[in-house]
Amino acid sequence: MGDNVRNPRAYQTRRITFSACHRLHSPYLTDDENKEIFGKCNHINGHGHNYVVLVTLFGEIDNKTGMIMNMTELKKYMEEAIMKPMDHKNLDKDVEFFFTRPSTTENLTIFIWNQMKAVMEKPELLYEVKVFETENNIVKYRGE
Ligand SMILES: Nc1nc2c(c(=O)[nH]1)N=C([C@H](O)[C@H](O)COP(=O)(O)OP(=O)(O)OP(=O)(O)O)CN2
Ligand SMILES: [Zn+2]
Repeated sequence: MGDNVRNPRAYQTRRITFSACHRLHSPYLTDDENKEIFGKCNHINGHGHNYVVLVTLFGEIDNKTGMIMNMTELKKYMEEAIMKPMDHKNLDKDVEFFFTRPSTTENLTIFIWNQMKAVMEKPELLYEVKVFETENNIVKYRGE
């Protein structure tokens, strides 16, 4: 293919899992409001999840390597951006981002998005972050 012809583009996804505990509690609500809104998830001693994270890139398939990004490279970025700050941690006490906002899955996707953008050499390739808090509770974020 010539230099001016765009290569086919595709979506590339890598999955990782990490374990963490948290408590749903908003500093912007009273204790009673927190209890009312978050129910059992507001329990003072918290609870844990085995989070599953899917990070998806969207970009051109390089015609020489046949890859958008080497999965090994993506794995390194995800370890740095996701595992290092959150695996086996208390999200509310160990991760500064959650000192000022509740550790909902929605906010988790935004944190992961920001972290990935900060470590990737080509951040423009990041397309979607999808987090499974449980098998049934799933949030995805595309930087909108
Ligand atoms: N919009 C959101 N709502 C809730 C979130 C969230 O992140 N975003 N998170 C929670 C809790 O963290 C909680 O741990 C969820 O637990 P649970 O409701 O028990 O989830 P399950 O899907 O495993 O349980 P079911 O048996 O399917 O009810 C709450 N809300
Ligand atoms: Zn929870």
